[in-house]
Amino acid sequence: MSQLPQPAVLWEPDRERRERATITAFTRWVNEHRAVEAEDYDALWRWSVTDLDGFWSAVWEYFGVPADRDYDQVLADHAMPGATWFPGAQLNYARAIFHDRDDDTVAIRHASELRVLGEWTWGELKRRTAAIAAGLRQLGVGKGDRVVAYLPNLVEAVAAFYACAAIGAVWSSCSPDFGVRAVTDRFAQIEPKVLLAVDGYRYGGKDFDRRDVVAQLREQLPSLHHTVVLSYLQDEPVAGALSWEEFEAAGEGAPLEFTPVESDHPLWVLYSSGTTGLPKAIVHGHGGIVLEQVKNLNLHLDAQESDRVFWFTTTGWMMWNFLVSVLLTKASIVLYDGNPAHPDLGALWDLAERAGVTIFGTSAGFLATCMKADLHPMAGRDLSALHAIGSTGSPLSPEAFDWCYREFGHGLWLFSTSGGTDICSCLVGGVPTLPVYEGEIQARSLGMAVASWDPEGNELIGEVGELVVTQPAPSMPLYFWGDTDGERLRDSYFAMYPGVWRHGDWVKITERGTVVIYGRSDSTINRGGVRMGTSEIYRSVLAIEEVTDALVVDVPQSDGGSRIELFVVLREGAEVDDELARRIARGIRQDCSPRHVPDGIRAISEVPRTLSGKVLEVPVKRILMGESADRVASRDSLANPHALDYFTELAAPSASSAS
Ligand SMILES: CC(=O)CC(=O)O
Repeated sequence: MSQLPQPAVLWEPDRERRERATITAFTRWVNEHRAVEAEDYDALWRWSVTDLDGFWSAVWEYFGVPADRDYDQVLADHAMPGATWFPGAQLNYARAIFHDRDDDTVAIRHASELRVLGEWTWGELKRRTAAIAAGLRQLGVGKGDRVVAYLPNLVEAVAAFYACAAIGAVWSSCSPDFGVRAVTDRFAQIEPKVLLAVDGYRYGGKDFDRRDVVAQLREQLPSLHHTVVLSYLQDEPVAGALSWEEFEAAGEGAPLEFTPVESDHPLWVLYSSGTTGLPKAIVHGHGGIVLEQVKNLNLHLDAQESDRVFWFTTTGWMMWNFLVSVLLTKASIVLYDGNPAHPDLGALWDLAERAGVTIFGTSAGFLATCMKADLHPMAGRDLSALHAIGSTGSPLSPEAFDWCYREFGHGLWLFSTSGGTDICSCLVGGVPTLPVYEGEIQARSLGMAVASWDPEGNELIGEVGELVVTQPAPSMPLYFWGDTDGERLRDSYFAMYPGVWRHGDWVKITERGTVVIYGRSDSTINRGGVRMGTSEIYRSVLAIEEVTDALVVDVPQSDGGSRIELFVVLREGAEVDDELARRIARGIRQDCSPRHVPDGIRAISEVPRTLSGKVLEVPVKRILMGESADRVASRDSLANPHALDYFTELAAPSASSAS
């Protein structure tokens, strides 16, 4: 066990901060109402992952989750996969969102590159959600039907999602910067009945007309009965599609009704890409998401009535689902659609000032960019309402922690958090009553039995190992859409340690209970939280005539960021010149997303493969991170072991400093 010096404490909640945290009141309540004596967070966490029934029933009861019928049991089956949560319950996510609201209070503040800051009260949100729900019903959408959205992070998208949930339909969204193939690879799997789309958007001051993409989606999604298009960029109708105005007008004046559904009725489908095959279509249920988000957003984010919570996200990242779930608490939310660095890096900080943001969420990459640009967000802005900054998407470097505290002072609660699409929440993250140590995540989340394991399944403290979850949690996937025998789900999380969830991150749990994440232990390319499988990138790159084979890796850098390195095998006579590099980048931008354009492209003579033909992505990534080839791969199992030599040379200090 390593005994490294303790990192600096950057924030320590004072007595007043601890007293006003919801987790403090919750802890007192469970001490009184459950057989537990939790004197500190560590004791509370240990109880929460040992007495699952006690903990999750406490969350349900303490936060008064509204239900049409109570559950018969908290957890009927503890086995993973297959755990069954809250059987017997009848509830609805949207009912929990709209429960006990004051029509005149602001629910959502929103802005974009095309729209100035506006706000919707709860009354407005309810009216628009009801109209969309009625509009969907009129289009023949009912319980279990899929509605897909190719929409930016606009207030209409939020209302449309709540409307879908209210009628028991299943929601799924992609951000409009995704190309046709990335979208059809996702949406076609779930055979949607209705597509809600945008005609275009503005990003970085440039207009992107998406009408041709929408037309192609309509062609390539044969299950679609209707398409509704929101005129957001231009004011022209789209042939053959219903306009958003007509669609909402058809349902105008309808009451907002909630279809009671079982706890495991699908709420949404999120996507996560692996190395082979189509992106995994991850299905989460109403009950599991309501309970997990009520816990996470009240106890960890500590979202309270006076809070205005902003998180920079698109509709293609699970942080959107997280953000819209903040309305399960008493706080309001702030949306933004556009380039966070346009017209300059002050854009989001300006929004924070104008919208009175109190909790500002972003990616570690954005904070690192602000730091590198030597930005001073407080200069010339009144950010006095801001009391917390949240960071996710990738590990936040110690330098970025220091930058935040230098810029915002030691009154700020800065928390880094990590989890992801698979559970649509945080496995580890912020706790408002614990100190913040430089470069570290504060703790494991309540109800998440997170540990670091070695390959033999021994628990590690103070050492890097595989991040595992040893007990079921309510927001784990119900199943993957189309994975009828559950094989892909078992393969994705339970192949390494049967019966135990292996998340695919490298993690260290310290002696103090804090957490450090060291990046993906698999080869998924994660950019600002948006995961793209290497297979998707290969499909794009291999469509280029000169490219015969390829390997792509996302290599963590010492500053907390990462570089996407693409290696291509080329036809004889071809070379990676500017023109080819541009074509490759354009292809990836269109087929996948602009975020996944490589930082470097190099020609290689052979892609290293196992005897069964699998590309050696993780070993190559580890070599580029400085490990020796012999440690990361057994040469006997490789078809062409010599192909690793190139990467060893590239990783040598002289080579990398030259590149
Ligand atoms: C909470 C998260 O884990 C976000 C992400 O990295 O995708």
